[in-house]
Amino acid sequence: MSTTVADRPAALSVRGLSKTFQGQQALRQVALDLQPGEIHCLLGQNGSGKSTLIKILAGYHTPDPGSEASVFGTEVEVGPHMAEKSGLRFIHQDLGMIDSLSVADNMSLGGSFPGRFWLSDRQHVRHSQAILDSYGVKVDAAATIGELSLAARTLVAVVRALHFGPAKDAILVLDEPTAALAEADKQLLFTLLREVQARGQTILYVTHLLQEVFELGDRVTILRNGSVVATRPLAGLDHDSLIELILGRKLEALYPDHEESAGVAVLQAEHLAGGNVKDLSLSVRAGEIVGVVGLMGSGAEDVPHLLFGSRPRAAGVVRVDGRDVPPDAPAASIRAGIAFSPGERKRLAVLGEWSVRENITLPRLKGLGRLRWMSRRAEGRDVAPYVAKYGVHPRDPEMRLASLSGGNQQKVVIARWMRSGAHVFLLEEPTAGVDVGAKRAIYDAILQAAAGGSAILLMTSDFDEAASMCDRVLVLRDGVLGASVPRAEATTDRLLGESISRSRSKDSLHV
Ligand SMILES: Nc1ncnc2c1ncn2[C@@H]1O[C@H](COP(=O)(O)OP(=O)(O)OP(=O)(O)O)[C@@H](O)[C@H]1O
Repeated sequence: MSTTVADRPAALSVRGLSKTFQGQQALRQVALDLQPGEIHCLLGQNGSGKSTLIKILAGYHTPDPGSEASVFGTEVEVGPHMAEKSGLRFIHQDLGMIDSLSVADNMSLGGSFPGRFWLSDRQHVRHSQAILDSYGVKVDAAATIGELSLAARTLVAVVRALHFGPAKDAILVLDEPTAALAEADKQLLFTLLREVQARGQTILYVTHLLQEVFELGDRVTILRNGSVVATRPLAGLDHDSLIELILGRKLEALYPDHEESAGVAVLQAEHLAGGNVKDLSLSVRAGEIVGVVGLMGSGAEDVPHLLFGSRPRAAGVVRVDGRDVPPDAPAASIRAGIAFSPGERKRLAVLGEWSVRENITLPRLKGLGRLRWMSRRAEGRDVAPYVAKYGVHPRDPEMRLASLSGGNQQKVVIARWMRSGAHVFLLEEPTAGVDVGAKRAIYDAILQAAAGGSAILLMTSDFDEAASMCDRVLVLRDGVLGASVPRAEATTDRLLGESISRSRSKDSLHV
């Protein structure tokens, strides 16, 4: 453990924090202490209240009356101005950057550098560059944000957050910052966060990824159903005890055992090109789970979209059951039996204003109820087992989807496609933002679909997931197939090694 200073008052201390949404209690009497200079991880199942807590700290939600807070021993009011007064800085998942502006301009967006009232463009770039350099971030301050890799943008966002405003005792709050980062890029962020910590600043880090918690964290606070169940140093915890604290029960194994039982080729692609993919041929057999991994920019992220038709196909043929699937036509892909669960849940996968029930029944509307007329009751009956199986919380299928936590929305998307009757599944980051308990339910569902003869393509940036779940993992490098790693040889290290061997993508070299 690094710089935790026990005799200083907490950098931030909140007590008695509760929040009720329309009669539903999201937080109950929560207490959180952040010691100066520590990396404090906030963990909990989907819907346990992490985002609600962060949003209260940010002043976005008003808590129920009765809460108290202090910053380095001085009382502050929990409310819209608390973040500003306590030096809290937030890195949200969308990073809040403007793509068309330069790094330097983005760094000064929304505020000026402390002590600098006016700078010429050149000085401004030079000054921003000096700040980035001082953190060891090798990004060109004159470059346009849109040209940078996501990893580089994340690093800029961190440095920017710390350089806003005067507070020298800043507290950085990161909400699942690695959700869309490739494995190797995560290490760049961790190096920066350790640098931030070495400067004595405090970090609150929200994640579902336990490896990250052990790699980075000093202490952890765990929420369950809106209450704090433990705040502990990580030094005294192991993986299993942490899972038990999160779930309130033991989890036998995260990844289920499975036998390989692949049949005939169901999904085939030949000389596929589009996005970052230059030339890729692949085949997924009935009952097979094929992984697709690669660094950002390798093309891995384009594969499910090209197969489904949600990104333009520049060349190549896609076949399902031997029949051609036309390019750029998602509706035709669905008719051919393909289900696609995209990673960009908010933008592509969910209808926030619709109910859970409507979101699940969306792709298979016909044939429910007599005369193909859908009664709401019949639909509700049909959906209930899916809500239960994937542990969607709250259980009420009539809830508006947008009011569910992020991970619970993801469970709804998976439930939708598992129910849809498709026999080819393209799953992009299916467990991103999903807690350990629900992950296992999703893995079980994937195996069940495979055992039922479906062909499954699993694109993931979680190499451990790829190594544990797939019969074969395709590693993309620079738009082509770099390696095809059979299950028996697939380990996280091997997949990472294959991803970065020979060439790293130009973009990632930026940092
Ligand atoms: N605006 C809202 N209206 C109604 N209920 C809400 C709202 N925001 C959150 N909730 C409810 O509060 C509870 C806590 O949700 P929250 O988003 O804080 O969970 P979380 O721990 O961040 O989950 P995840 O890991 O899935 O992001 C959930 O039951 C959720 O449905």
